[in-house]
Amino acid sequence: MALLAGLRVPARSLLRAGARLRDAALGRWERAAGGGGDGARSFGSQRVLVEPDAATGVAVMKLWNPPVNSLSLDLLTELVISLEKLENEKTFRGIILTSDLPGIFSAGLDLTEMCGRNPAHYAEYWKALQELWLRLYQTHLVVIAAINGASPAGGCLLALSCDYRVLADNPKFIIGLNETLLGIVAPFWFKDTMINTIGHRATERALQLGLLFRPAEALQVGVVDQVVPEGQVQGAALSAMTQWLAIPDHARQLTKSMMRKATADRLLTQREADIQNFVSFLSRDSIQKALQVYLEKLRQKKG
Ligand SMILES: CCCC/C=C\CC(=O)SCCNC(=O)CCNC(=O)[C@H](O)C(C)(C)COP(=O)(O)OP(=O)(O)OC[C@H]1O[C@@H](n2cnc3c(N)ncnc32)[C@H](O)[C@@H]1OP(=O)(O)O
Repeated sequence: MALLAGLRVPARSLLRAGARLRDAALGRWERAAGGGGDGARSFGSQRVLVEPDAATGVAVMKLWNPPVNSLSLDLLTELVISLEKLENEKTFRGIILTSDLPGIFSAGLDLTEMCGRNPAHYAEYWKALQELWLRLYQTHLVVIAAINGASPAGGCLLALSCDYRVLADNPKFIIGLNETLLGIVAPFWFKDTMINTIGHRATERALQLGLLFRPAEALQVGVVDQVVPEGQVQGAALSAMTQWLAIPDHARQLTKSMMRKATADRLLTQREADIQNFVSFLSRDSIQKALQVYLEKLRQKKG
């Protein structure tokens, strides 16, 4: 709780009010001055700020969906649009994906999109998530995750879909695919993405136990490539980017495609079935109950 003019106001309400004010002030991130170097203007949408630097060919993409950057339908859609825009600009070769919210990279899928809605909504939501993953996983751009906060479940998937991961060293910044803890199952393409990063055995253990790794463990198991002191994440990500961009684009891009195509194709060939699976799984009473109990626990946590 925070004290405001003698009233006891929950700190989170203040954060939200501040967030709304900032949103209004920035007018959907259209800043006249622009944040990028070399005269490039910041662009983006309400929930995704893109700071392009035309001189280096690197854009910093910041997630901003308070309170926890959950992957709502809107955020997923805005991310796909921003990514597509950068892919279509010849100037850009790399993206640093990070969060504009203190202490949170992304809380993963938005549980409110998965609870108490109708099957058509679940289908639309899942399709949007597939779309983002397919684009991020296969983009010809170098994408480096500067993970400056907690990154469970879908947040971890986002990071795993990048080419390289730098995590800030704070024990609260946990990362992993913890779906089983919620009584749900990580889809095969989440599992495949993790296997491609840390191998089969480590993934099996992580997925069955729903492990959320602290920075040192995440580094040890290979979920992240580098752990750096808080405050140095973006700098470290930019340094890593220099190394990745020193490689001729065509060779690196063909290699990336060669490494990732089979995994992406596996989803592409059964996209519709995957949506139907998700919808029928989510429509079960037992799953709805489990998700509601989990969401309720999250809401009561602060009480
Ligand atoms: C077949 C199905 C396949 C599904 C595949 C993927 C699964 C997912 O991605 S499901 C999402 C899994 N995510 C999680 O388990 C993370 C849950 N959240 C947390 O652990 C914490 O919120 C977190 C560590 C991210 C941040 O902690 P705090 O800073 O302490 O914040 P609070 O916990 O107090 O949360 C604030 C506020 O946000 C709401 N919240 C949190 N996570 C989500 C979410 N994923 N979706 C929607 N809303 C979320 C939380 O309920 C609080 O709300 P209010 O009480 O209304 O303020």
